[in-house]
Amino acid sequence: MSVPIPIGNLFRRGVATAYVFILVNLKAYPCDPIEVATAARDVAEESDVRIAVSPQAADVARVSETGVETWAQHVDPNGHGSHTGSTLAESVAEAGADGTLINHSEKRLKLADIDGSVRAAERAGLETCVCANNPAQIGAVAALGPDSVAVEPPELIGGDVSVATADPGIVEDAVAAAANVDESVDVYCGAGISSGEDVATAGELGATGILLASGVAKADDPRAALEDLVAPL
Ligand SMILES: O=C(CO)COP(=O)(O)O
Repeated sequence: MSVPIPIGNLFRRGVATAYVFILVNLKAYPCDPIEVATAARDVAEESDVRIAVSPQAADVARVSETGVETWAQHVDPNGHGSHTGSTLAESVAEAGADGTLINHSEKRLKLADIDGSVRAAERAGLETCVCANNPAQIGAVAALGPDSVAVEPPELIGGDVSVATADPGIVEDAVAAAANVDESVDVYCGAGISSGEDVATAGELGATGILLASGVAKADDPRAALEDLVAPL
């Protein structure tokens, strides 16, 4: 887990940007996961910004083979056993995943299942990021001890306006809510983020990472979109 230093402070200090994390969620969009993965790998190397790609579970292995940091979009709470149709944390880890989202707004879980999925991911050696709609939920899921949490207001997901611009208070309140429970939990934000300016604004509000999807997965040129995201860092 990284020490949360706002991106604005990093600008002022002129230090490396290794604390910033950009996680590109491909959802079930009809993009080429390998094109996005190779672009993300290259832009991460060139910029020294941590960038990961979260493809469909069936694409984890081939995305991981590109060398990009790879995250699953979800894992179920169960371990090995009679659980037909489940996404087993051990299997996505074996396929090459480094981490997993849990409780994305489009894959909501009950609190007990979020807890179970975090434990399953930990057993499999996966880094965890638990998503939540608002600061109150951020506090609740931070108490489950994930590596990170991400606040994503559902009404802004897939839109043109960044959460950091449309609702800066929700990011600041999420950072405070998580710190109130466990200061070691990183806080990311997402929804409507598509530019480097959006990333920098989110950092100034205290987020140490960004979740985004359509800004890259739906872009005509995913590499150019990623280069724009890291430009101010
Ligand atoms: O849900 C998101 C990332 O997990 C955000 O999606 P958009 O970047 O398309 O708003």
